[in-house]
Amino acid sequence: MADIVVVFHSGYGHTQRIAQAVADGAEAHLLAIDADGNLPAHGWELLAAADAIIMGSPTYMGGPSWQFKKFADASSKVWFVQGWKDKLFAGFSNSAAMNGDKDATLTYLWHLAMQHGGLWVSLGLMPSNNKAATRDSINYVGGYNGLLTTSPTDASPAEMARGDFDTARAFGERVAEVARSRG
Ligand SMILES: Cc1cc2nc3c(=O)[nH]c(=O)nc-3n(C[C@H](O)[C@H](O)[C@H](O)COP(=O)(O)O)c2cc1C
Repeated sequence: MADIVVVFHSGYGHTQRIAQAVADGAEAHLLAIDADGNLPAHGWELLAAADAIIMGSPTYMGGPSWQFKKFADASSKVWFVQGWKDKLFAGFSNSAAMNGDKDATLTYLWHLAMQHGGLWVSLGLMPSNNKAATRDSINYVGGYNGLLTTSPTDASPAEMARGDFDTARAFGERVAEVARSRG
C-alpha cells in the first residue's frame, strides 16, 4: 500500500472535514497544520516517508491561509536538498463562494509541488454540469486541477454538502490508485 499524507490547515473546521474525507478515500495519514502554522512533532518525518502528499487549505483573501504559507515556507529546508523530488502531489481548497478564487489557491499549491520537483495528480472526475446536477452530485463545483469544495459563510462544518464529501473521497481514492500504479 502506498504511503500517503494529507497535510492541511483549517481555521474553522470546514477544510478539516474535507481533509478527513480525502484521507478516508486515500487511506492516508491526516496531518493538521495548527493555528500557529506549525506541524506536530512527527510531521516532517511523515512527509519525508510519503509516496504522495495531498495539500489542502481554505481560500482566504484569494489564496492559502497564512498558516499554510508558513508551512510552505518552512518546506524550503526540504527544497534545498530536493527531499520531495518525484513524489506525487495533489491539492484541494474549500471556500465560501462557489468560485471565490479557489483556483488561485490550487495554483499556489501546484507551484509549491513543482518547486519541490513533484508530479501533480489532477482531480480526474467529470463535472456534474447538467440541469439534473445538485449539490449532492460528484464534482458539482467543477474542478479539474484539484478538489474544489464550497461551504456558504453561514454553514457550519456539519452542514457541508454531501456531494463535496463524496467527491473528496473519490479524489483520495484516485491519488491512492495512481500512487499504487507507480509500484
Ligand atoms: C480571512 C478570511 C478570508 C476569506 N476569503 C475568502 C475568499 O477569498 N473567497 C471565498 O470564497 N471565501 C473566503 N473566505 C471564506 C472561507 O474560505 C470559508 O469560510 C471556508 O469554509 C473556511 O474554511 P475553514 O473552516 O477550513 O477555515 C474567507 C474567510 C476568512 C476567515
